[in-house]
Amino acid sequence: MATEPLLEASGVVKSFGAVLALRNASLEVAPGEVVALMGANGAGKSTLVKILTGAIRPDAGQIRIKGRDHRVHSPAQARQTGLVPVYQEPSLIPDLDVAANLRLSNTPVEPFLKWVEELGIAGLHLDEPVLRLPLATLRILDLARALASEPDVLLLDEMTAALPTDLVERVLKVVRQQCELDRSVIYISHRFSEISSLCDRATVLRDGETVGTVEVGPGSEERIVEMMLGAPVKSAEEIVRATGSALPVQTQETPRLRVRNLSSGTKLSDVSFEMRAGEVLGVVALEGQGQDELFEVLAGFERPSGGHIEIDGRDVRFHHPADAIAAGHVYVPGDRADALLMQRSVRENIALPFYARPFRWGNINMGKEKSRVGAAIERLQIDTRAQGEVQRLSGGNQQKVTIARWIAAGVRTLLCFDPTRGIDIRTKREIYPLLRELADQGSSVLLYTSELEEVQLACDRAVVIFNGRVVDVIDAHDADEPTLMRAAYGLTAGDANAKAPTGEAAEASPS
Ligand SMILES: Nc1ncnc2c1ncn2[C@@H]1O[C@H](COP(=O)(O)OP(=O)(O)OP(=O)(O)O)[C@@H](O)[C@H]1O
Repeated sequence: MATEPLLEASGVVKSFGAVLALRNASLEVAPGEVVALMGANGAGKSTLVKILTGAIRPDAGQIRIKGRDHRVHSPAQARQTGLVPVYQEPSLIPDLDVAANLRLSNTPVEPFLKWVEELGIAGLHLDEPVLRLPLATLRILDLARALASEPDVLLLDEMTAALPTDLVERVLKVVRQQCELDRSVIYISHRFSEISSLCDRATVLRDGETVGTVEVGPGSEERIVEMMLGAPVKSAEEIVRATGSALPVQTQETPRLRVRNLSSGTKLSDVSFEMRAGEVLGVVALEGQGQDELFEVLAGFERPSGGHIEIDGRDVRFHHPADAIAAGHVYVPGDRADALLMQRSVRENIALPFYARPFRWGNINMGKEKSRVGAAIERLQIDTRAQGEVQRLSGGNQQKVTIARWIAAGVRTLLCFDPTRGIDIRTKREIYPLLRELADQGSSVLLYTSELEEVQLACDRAVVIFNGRVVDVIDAHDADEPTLMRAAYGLTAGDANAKAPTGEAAEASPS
């Protein structure tokens, strides 16, 4: 780093009771630089960001801003000194509308709206209650709010984890623009493609300690992973080999799930597809193409406005999520806050389905429950140091709990909405074979993923949705990222202009 750092942290220590979250963390960022902050789930990244932006106090350590020692007492004070975060979880108050949230945080409305538009969200109404907005929109609003205050150092904690590809591109563009203005960005993500396209350097935390900083460039990914984990992870090729390719098509077999002409409001029209027992079926879509509505209908949260759902050849109607669960459909929602009992322990959260089904299972077999829960914790390498309350776990570890629950309980049909959000590379590469294993044992898995590479790593086929309709069904071995992207924009090979995209996707569509 040639120029003087804009922000420097060194020797930062933080404990939460018995948990030593940071033992010796350091970080530097210069003007105009994007520095990645990397580390496995629970390494201490969010804790460091919260300390730098005054949300929590460190036990020890120095913070220097523009060469001068600083004690950051509060988020308001951090903001005044130009340090503005977007935390890992949405921070707007759900019970208020957007306008009230802006007033509360003294955010200027005009610049906020300009950023919202620039970041690809069209038609936002300021009187919209926040709790009605999808997770991806909430993340964009958090970023727009941060940008409206023109920060010197923007700290983005897993900003893109809930975003589909088109919105990620918008975020990356805006981050690059910040750097052109000589502002700095600290960028946390588990997506290496973003790190290599955006970041100048990567500082790596391991078990609460900064173990080094790497110039980002060809070959740096392996170095970063080794520094993060102390060992290499399975390569994508190994995963594809282990998970195998598409299942043979067995047309006589009654599908586990058949969706016929399903519609929901204006967002989902006439969607039809089939999923067999033993299949992992991907769902690919850009932001707002109807994928949220599809999962809500299949999980019993919304009633469809038209069409049919068949399970094992029988028409079903869900009036309530409990009906879907009774029919064997379990849901891992995109927003983990919707799935977890935040004040209960890791074990209680994972064991939940055992208690929900006692009438079917007779007395709860405590021994069996304990050993299944233990095996799921082990399998997903859940950090249990703060296991007494799930809210004290790191974001990635919370996400693992939402999956572990169904690994422990067993499922017939698993509806997963972006289940690897915020999960580190090692565990992600454990989760793909695990989904395959569930399928091999006879379950079906419907997997919406915002990370297109996951289709080839985890799925047999992928259904592509555009403008609320299924526009393609692609076998996994043909589903490379360019093919999926074209289909997701409503284009088919050799047909670049045939289907004119409309709405938000049209704005984001490549020319
Ligand atoms: N309020 C808290 N009480 C107890 N432990 C906590 C609290 N906040 C964080 N921790 C613990 O501190 C450690 C570091 O957590 P942190 O959220 O900083 O990790 P992270 O690197 O951001 O992980 P991820 O990639 O999963 O988001 C974890 O073991 C976590 O359980």
